[in-house]
Amino acid sequence: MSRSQQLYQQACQTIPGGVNSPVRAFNGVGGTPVFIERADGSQLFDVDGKSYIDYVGSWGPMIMGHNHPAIREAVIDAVQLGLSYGAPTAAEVTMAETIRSIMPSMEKVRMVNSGTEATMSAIRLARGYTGRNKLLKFEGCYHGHSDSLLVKAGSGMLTMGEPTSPGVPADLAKHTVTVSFNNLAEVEAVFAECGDDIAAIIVEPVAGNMNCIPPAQGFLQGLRTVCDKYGAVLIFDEVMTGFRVALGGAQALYDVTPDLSTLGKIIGGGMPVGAFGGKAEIMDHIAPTGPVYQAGTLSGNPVAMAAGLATLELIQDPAVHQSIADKANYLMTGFAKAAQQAGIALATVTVGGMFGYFFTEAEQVTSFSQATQCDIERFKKFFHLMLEQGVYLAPSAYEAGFVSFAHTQQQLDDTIAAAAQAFKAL
Ligand SMILES: Cc1ncc(COP(=O)(O)O)c(C=O)c1O
Ligand SMILES: NCC(=O)CCC(=O)O
Repeated sequence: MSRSQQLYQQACQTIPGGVNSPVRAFNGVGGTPVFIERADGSQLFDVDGKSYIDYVGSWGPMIMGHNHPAIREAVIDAVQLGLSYGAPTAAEVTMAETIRSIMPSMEKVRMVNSGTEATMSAIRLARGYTGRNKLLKFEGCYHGHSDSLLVKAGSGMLTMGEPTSPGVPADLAKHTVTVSFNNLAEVEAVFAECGDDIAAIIVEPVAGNMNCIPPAQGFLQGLRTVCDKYGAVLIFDEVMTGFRVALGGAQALYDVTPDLSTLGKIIGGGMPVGAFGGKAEIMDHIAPTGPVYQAGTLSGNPVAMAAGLATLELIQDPAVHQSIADKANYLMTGFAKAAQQAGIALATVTVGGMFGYFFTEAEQVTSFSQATQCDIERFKKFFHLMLEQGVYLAPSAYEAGFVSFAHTQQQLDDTIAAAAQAFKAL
């Protein structure tokens, strides 16, 4: 038995499913997870001494690669000054100003500890601000695990067989209306029926929790128009896409301005951080300025702010986003060519430093139903063939992939060569 397998068995005795977050458990691909000892640049090193080229990047934060010296140094410097104060710091002001300078729609920003907290707080604010209860979300979009948003959710929920979690009271879930991503007509129909009761639309502007599905032409703008017409709050959940599909996120890439945005992953540089923000007029409804309560013992934690600020400083070099977009594109072009040569039907997509590949005859995947009709058995086999060859891809067909600034040309070529072998063996 490998050390990873031993640790997994041991973990299962005291940790549910052996993991602290379900998607790590390999339920979506079978087998047992690899336990990691350390990571550097674009590589993971497991407890058995094997290395992997990593395309998960801690599920998004590691845009500069693992263990980046500038981020590590910033964290070490911050640690010397104490771990947490429960009182405001200059770093939090710098963080809010930095976020606003990169994403001007975030006129005011509140820091939290995860993407889940960011979206949970944003929808509470939208409900408190509008005095309405209903939310509109899209099937297959994942916004973290708060009750109102675990309804027909993506990511790990899609591999569980039941996309709405038990434990979410039906009385609460009934306020979350779900419609099809990229289908504006469905959105308009729901609003025509009960638009005056809808507090907010929340959307992943590029869906990254049902594989990777870009917004159809005009879809995001259409959501903006509907929200304006009915006085609903438009929330872009940019936890994944923020600083990833472009420096300014999907709102910059597609030139659509939401009322509120949620952030996570990259703004923490690998530390547990999230944020929500947007129009000052709405944000001022949050306590202590306004009545909508939201709080956090460790929110704006100085060590986390240091990691996040160091990351945001590095990624403001335009070379970073050019590089990750080029690398993602090179990788997916290589996958597509290798698949074609092996006679395997594959659709690929990239948006900035985010990518997706689908085992399907379709040329493009634009909807949740198409994404879930792909050949999952083929994906599972492919995943393991790649893992054996030292390539660590997301262990589920319903996750986007990520490249970092640290990936080298050689690693991309090695990954494509491994994929070519895998496609031939499918
Ligand atoms: C779009 C999106 N929103 C929210 C979340 C939740 O973030 P976290 O896992 O940090 O709670 C995630 C990822 O998990 C995500 O991809
Ligand atoms: N795309 C899915 C995630 O980023 C979530 C990771 C997790 O829940 O562990």
